[in-house]
Amino acid sequence: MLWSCGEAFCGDTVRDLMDALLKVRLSAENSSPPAPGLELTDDHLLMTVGDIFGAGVETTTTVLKWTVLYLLHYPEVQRKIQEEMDQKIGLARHPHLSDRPLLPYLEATISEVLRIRPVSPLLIPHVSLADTSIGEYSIPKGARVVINLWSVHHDEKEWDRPEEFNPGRFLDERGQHIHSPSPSYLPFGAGIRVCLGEVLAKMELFLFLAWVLQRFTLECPQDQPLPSLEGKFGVVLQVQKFKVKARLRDAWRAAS
Ligand code: HEM
Repeated sequence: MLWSCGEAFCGDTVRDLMDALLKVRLSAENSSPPAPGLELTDDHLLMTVGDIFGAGVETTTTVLKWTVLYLLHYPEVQRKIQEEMDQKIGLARHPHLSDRPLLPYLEATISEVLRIRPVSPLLIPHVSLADTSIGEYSIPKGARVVINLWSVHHDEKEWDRPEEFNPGRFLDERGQHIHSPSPSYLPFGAGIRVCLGEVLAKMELFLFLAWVLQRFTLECPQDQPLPSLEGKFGVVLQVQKFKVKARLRDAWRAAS
């Protein structure tokens, strides 16, 4: 893959992440005086692309599955998203990223899914680099620190009825999307090791859901019970397998 990308990359047009990395490598090689320590080896390139796939695919697809599952359980939430889309975007054009401010209820739904079913309920283990403290707890250098994000996102002191799926908690009194109504909301972690893909992931989630819900209503197949909302603990908090029926919306059929 690296070889064929290297062949195809001419140094002018950056089409994707691999091109961007190859461009940095080319400019480091051509810099005068040479920039020692800034070279990107083939290993660097391959590991970076591997990291992006590893950290970016399973996480985002899992959030999409949780969202679909919650929409099956809460059809009124799905209806509200579709009403908002019909009013603000209509059926004559596709949703764009620039429509995000127009669809606060969809944004709030994504935020609520990330709260109630955090992809990484224990984040990623961290190690303290120096003696330090968190609140009243002292943390010695070298200690392994595991953040219980599940408990942070389900803390009754911070969230009203935390077990309830309620996108409305991410809306202000004017119906605008609140990015973080409580400091106890860290679906992408925080600090120096915060998720590098947060912005990209939010764009992907928005576009995927907006496109699907503009055309389809998601339903539980008639012969199936409502699937379980309990997760399976793995690399990420996984959804148990379930079936979904995507029914073309009458409004979409009539408009096309
Ligand atoms: C909804 C989707 C995603 C969620 C919920 C998510 C969540 C997280 C979390 C919780 C962490 C650990 C933060 C910590 O330990 O403090 C993390 C790290 C990371 N994420 Fe994501 N992530 C998502 C999508 C992505 C995407 C799309 C990419 C890349 C394209 C990505 C790249 C990374 C990387 C590289 C790290 C490690 C950062 C570091 O250790 O410095 N993530 N993510």
